[in-house]
Parts: sequence; structure tokens; C-alpha cells
Amino acid sequence: MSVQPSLLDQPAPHILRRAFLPVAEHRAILDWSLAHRACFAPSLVDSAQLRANIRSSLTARLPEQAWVEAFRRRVLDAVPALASDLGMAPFAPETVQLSLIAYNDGDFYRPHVDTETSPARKSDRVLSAVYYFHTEPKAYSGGELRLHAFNPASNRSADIAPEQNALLAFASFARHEVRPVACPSGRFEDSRFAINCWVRRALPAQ
Ligand SMILES: O=C(O)CCC(=O)C(=O)O
Ligand SMILES: [Fe+2]
Repeated sequence: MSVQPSLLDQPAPHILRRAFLPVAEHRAILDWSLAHRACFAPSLVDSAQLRANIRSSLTARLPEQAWVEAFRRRVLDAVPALASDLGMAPFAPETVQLSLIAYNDGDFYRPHVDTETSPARKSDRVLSAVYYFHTEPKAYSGGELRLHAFNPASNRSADIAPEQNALLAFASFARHEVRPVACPSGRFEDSRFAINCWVRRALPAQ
């Protein structure tokens, strides 16, 4: 008798939305990023610590500008269908937390989950989405998002290549990592750019 592999042993489900933004909105995000190198600083882990062995990339502080709010709205509008396609129970998003990251030569992010567990938190990250963009022609390779299985004993995983103007969504509690990026020129403009979107749900009242 063969044993059916459990869904938990498979790489966590994910959804890729290609051509996520209209061309002009994609362009505006790329243009802003290229023009604001000074807004990027080494990425932190758990929003406080700098731990180079876990994560290597640059994170930008996002401005309070119309394009950021428009992007947040695009993601929020996509959430019901993404959640449904991922097999998640419907939920009312409280907010979408955004973070703009540039990965250059040798950068990576080791396996982690996006879920937060601090008792002080006011809401939970439930759905993670990553929006990818870069200059053309693409001048980096690698940087796949590797999604692991929910079952930690499983060694199955799926590598998803970052695609221009695509949004990749998965459950925030799915373990994932960013495979090392090769960007031979080392130029900031040639980076693997990504906007992390963490869709948060209010904690149930105690
Ligand atoms: O850039 C990616 O593909 C994912 C990044 C990530 O997992 C994170 O910043 O939490
Ligand atoms: Fe992550």
C-alpha cells in the first residue's frame, strides 16, 4: 500500500500574479528606487538587529508619497483573491506593511518565517507577498525565493524566480528564503529589487 504524501510535506502553496501593476505604476516604482539610493541602508532582522549571517541586503525607508499608498491599495485589493487561491480562510486585512529591499552581489536572506510572535504585537502577519522589479536588461541572476514545506521534517522545496512586475504570495508562516544573488557589476541600479508586503490581521479580542 502506498502512503499518500501529505500536503504538509509539499512545498508551501504560492501564487504568482504576473503583470501585477500597470506599466506606468511599475515604472514609477523603479524610477523612485533608482533615484533614491541614499534612502537605502543595511537591512535589519526583527526590525532591530543587524545580523549579516542571516540577512544581507539594503532596505529603504518608504516615503509618504502617493505611489506608496496607491501600491498598498493595489495589494489590498488583491488580497481576497490571493487568500482564496492560497486556500486561506477569508479575513479582514487590518493593514499592509511595506518594505523596499535591494539585493546586490552575494546578498541573501536565510530561511525564516515572516510571522511575528512578540506578545506586544497588535496584529498578525498572515499573508506575505513580494513584488519584484529590476532594470532592463536584467543584470543579476539567482535570488530565487525558496519555499519550504510546512512540515519541517520534509526536505521538499520550490524555487520561484523573481519576475519583472510580478507579485508572489504565500502564507506568512511558510518557511522561505532568498537564494544568493549574483550581480557581477555590483551597481545599485542592477540590483534585485523587491517590495515586501505583509498583510496583517487584527488579533482577536481577548
Ligand atoms: O525578496 C523575497 O523574495 C522575499 C524576502 C523575504 O522573505 C523577507 O524580506 O521577509
Ligand atoms: Fe520573508
